Amino acid sequence: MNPKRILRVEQITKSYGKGDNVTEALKGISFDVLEGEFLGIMGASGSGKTTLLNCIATMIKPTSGKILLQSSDISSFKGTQLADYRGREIGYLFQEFELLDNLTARENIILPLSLHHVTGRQAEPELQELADRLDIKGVLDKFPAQMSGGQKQRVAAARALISKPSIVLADEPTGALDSKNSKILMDKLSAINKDQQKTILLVTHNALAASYCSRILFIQDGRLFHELRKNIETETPDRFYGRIVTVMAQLGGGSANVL
Ligand SMILES: Nc1ncnc2c1ncn2[C@@H]1O[C@H](COP(=O)(O)OP(=O)(O)OP(=O)(O)O)[C@@H](O)[C@H]1O
Repeated sequence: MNPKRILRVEQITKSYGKGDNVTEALKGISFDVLEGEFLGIMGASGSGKTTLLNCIATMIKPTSGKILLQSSDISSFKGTQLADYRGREIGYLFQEFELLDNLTARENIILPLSLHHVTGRQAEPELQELADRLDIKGVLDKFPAQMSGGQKQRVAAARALISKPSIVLADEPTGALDSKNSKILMDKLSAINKDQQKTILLVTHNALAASYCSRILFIQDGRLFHELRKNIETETPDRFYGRIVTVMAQLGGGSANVL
């Protein structure tokens, strides 16, 4: 059976500014996100990756085009429908963790649920399972200042996953981590993608992080430039990594971080 389509991005454009100061960040991008996919978005600095992710997250509105969840255009969502989309359909993982300093890891993780009137007690089984999977059981009662960067990002991952979103949007989640912690995070996200068929959309500069994806879209100057698909059955991670680095070299931009 063919996987279900979760999201359709249709001819999205986004311009910032006015008059002589217009920047066309996205110039007409279309693609589908399928259920269970680990989809990477790569491109040089300034190519439009974060703009694209933020349009999908409804943090900004596209100038034209549509983003369809099933058959509904998300830019038409208002009130409860918008809150439900943000709170239940998507989970967001940021580069800089964005944990609240005066809350413990446990409180940070369940914060999105409290906005939907789910109590800590109701969330406990899911919290324990995520803490186990992400290896953060030992830090649940610690504050962010008492945790390592790797632990903070895994707590942030638990927060993105606790509401069982249909799709996790991750914007450079390894950007503030060293290579050891990047690998730990990617191993765990990859296991969650495989075991739970969790759909993940990952924006990254990092070829090693991208090599965990099943498919990668490369963006250049606001347009789709290339697509790579991992051959899940026959391709070793090293070979996929090699193909990613080759496309990145063609993309240029000078900011490629291949570790
Ligand atoms: N709020 C804004 N106002 C004006 N221009 C913006 C704004 N946000 C982004 N841009 C511009 O839009 C373009 C795309 O930016 P975007 O942040 O989406 O790129 P990116 O690929 O995510 O870059 P990076 O990898 O450096 O994070 C860039 O030219 C950027 O300067």
